[in-house]
Amino acid sequence: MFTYHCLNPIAEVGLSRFSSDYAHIDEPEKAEAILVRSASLHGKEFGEHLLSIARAGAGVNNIPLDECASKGIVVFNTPGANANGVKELVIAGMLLASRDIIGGVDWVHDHEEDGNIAGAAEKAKAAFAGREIEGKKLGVIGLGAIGVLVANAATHLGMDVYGYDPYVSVDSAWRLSRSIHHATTLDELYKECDYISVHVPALESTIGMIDKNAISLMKKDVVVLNFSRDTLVNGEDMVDALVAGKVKHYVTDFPIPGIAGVKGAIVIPHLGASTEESEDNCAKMAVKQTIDYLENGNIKNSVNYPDCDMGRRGEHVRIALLHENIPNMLGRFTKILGDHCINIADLANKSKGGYAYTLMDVDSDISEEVIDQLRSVECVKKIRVLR
Ligand SMILES: NC(=O)c1ccc[n+]([C@@H]2O[C@H](COP(=O)([O-])OP(=O)(O)OC[C@H]3O[C@@H](n4cnc5c(N)ncnc54)[C@H](O)[C@@H]3O)[C@@H](O)[C@H]2O)c1
Ligand SMILES: O=C(O)CC[C@@H](O)C(=O)O
Repeated sequence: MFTYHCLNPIAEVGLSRFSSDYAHIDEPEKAEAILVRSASLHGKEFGEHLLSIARAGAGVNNIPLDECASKGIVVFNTPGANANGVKELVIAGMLLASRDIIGGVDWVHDHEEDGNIAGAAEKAKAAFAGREIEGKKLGVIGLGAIGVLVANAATHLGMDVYGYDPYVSVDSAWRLSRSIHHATTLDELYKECDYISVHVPALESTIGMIDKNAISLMKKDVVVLNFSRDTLVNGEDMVDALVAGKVKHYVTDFPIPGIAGVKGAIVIPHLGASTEESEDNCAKMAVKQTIDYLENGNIKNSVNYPDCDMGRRGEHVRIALLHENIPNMLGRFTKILGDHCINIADLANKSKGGYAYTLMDVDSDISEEVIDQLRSVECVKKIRVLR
């Protein structure tokens, strides 16, 4: 029996994949698996039984990844599972920033009792006129799951699209429309584009990237869209740029104090992934990865340990070791098993940054003494024996 706890509501279509071998428990500190969306885990205590945290979503800045890795807790996310939901809201954001749909709808709401509302609307509507996005230049920063979809969709709407991503994956490059211009510097993208949409994770290197210096390079009346994380944009600098009329609209999915009331700000309450489809996709992927890790020791889409897949466990006893990525770990593990005449039937050893993972299928069961010896190898973070 495995135990899990959900720190945020997770779609039932995902949770229903847990068999009767799994029990939902109310105490996170006793769970072996945690499922989470945006709840912050920084500064929280982790229970001694915790094996994995699955983020039903893309951004993992709410989870202390290094601390988890050092405690042998594998953190997963669900790449691409909510990308279409975000893409659609970004397109909506561009349209809201181009046509004064919000102002117009508010006007109608305010005049709903007016018996002559149709005639009054014809006189009032000039105040809500806008511009079209066709033919305008869009700069997309970050060409991952979301950025590629936004860039491609914008080309279909007739926009001239510039993409910037020095770390673009081969998969993303294959999916990107050939008509998208490759911006080799951010400065080029800032200077050229009428709309700029940011789709990068919140990292030390990206936090605050849209600041007064970046904004100073942008065109007057630029529209900046941020559906990634609040911290990517310097809030004070953006407010100054809106007040000064340099930025026409700042469309963001992240309310921060003092921005919603500023003229030109269009602030949405983090709705990018709030669609039935995205929530279902994320929940299904998060639960599937959790089950495969708990039952088979396989790791897929981890952000702090390497991916590693030896298939279903079958008849063998499987030993799973999370450890630091340093020389001779494998040599030490295999020596311990050899000294106890335990034959290794299959083995995988993968690394990612400072951490590594070793999976071994062995032909006979192993004793507590052998488990203790493996556990006490220096730099082993966690050992599991799957029988
Ligand atoms: N609003 C929402 O509800 C919502 C939903 C999903 C994701 N997000 C946010 O959007 C971000 C992107 O999501 P995704 O699914 O596209 O992630 P992704 O990992 O598929 O793509 C991120 C891309 O950013 C690129 N990148 C990293 N650093 C960069 C830099 N300095 N300059 C340019 N590119 C850089 C990477 O190479 C990668 O291609 C997430 O990290 C998350 O913070 C928000
Ligand atoms: O779970 C959500 O609603 C938001 C998720 C989103 O911010 C993400 O990074 O995937």
